[in-house]
Amino acid sequence: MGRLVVIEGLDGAGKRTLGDGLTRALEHRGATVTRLAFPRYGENVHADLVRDALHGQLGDLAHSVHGMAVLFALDRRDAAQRIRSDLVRHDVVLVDRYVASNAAYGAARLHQGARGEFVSWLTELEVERFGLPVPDLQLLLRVPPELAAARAEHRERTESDRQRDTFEVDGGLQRRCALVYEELAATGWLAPWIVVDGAITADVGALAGTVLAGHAPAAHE
Ligand SMILES: Nc1ncnc2c1ncn2[C@@H]1O[C@H](COP(=O)(O)OP(=O)(O)OP(=O)(O)O)[C@@H](O)[C@H]1O
Ligand SMILES: Cc1cn([C@H]2C[C@H](O)[C@@H](COP(=O)(O)O)O2)c(=O)[nH]c1=O
Repeated sequence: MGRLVVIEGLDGAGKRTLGDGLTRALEHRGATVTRLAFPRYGENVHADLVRDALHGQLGDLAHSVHGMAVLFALDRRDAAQRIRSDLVRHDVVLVDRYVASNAAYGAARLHQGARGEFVSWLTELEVERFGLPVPDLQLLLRVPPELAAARAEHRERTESDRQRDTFEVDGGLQRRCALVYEELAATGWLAPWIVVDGAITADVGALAGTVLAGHAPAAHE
């Protein structure tokens, strides 16, 4: 059975870039890796509704924290069976954003912490009600919000079709979200976490070793 490994962090933190490097390092060690990124824009109707809402095209829907969280969760629910099959066929299923993104952004939007009502509600929805596979490991790519924002702005300027959405341009939300992520990792919410310093180039070789070792690390390493 493969390992479900999740990369989490702020918008522009460098999750996709870390995912690319980690995939190469895992494959270099002989592991088979398959990747998935949420929301699955262009692949799932709920994800496409999320994109429309985040770009102001669905009226007041984006104002509803719980409504948005349900759309993100439904996209994942539709992918649950595929993830289970992928886990049978691959050593590592590497996912860019998963349930913790919903927890961190929703709680931050409501000015709550990781132990607040929203995170409990979300855990009940996605894990207990929707039965999503629980990750084996969650990697928090820690980047100061200002650096993540600068990277997201740079990407907006250099890549077409990468206009920042309403969450990405909200600096206060990103700062609160960074704090909730820290709490989720420190409390080992849902599964073990490793905090990766995203301000420097990550040692993906060492990280690949940890991912494949299969032991549950301490909440912070
Ligand atoms: N370690 C790094 N050092 C410098 N620049 C980086 C680093 N990692 C990523 N970047 C750059 O920052 C920008 C954002 O990176 P990336 O797309 O990987 O972030 P992301 O976390 O996946 O973003 P999002 O969640 O918004 O899709 C890109 O232009 C990328 O080249
Ligand atoms: C999967 C997921 C994402 N979010 C947030 C995080 C981002 O600000 C946006 C869109 O994601 P992208 O990586 O910029 O494409 O949505 C969330 O709140 N809940 C989720 O489950």
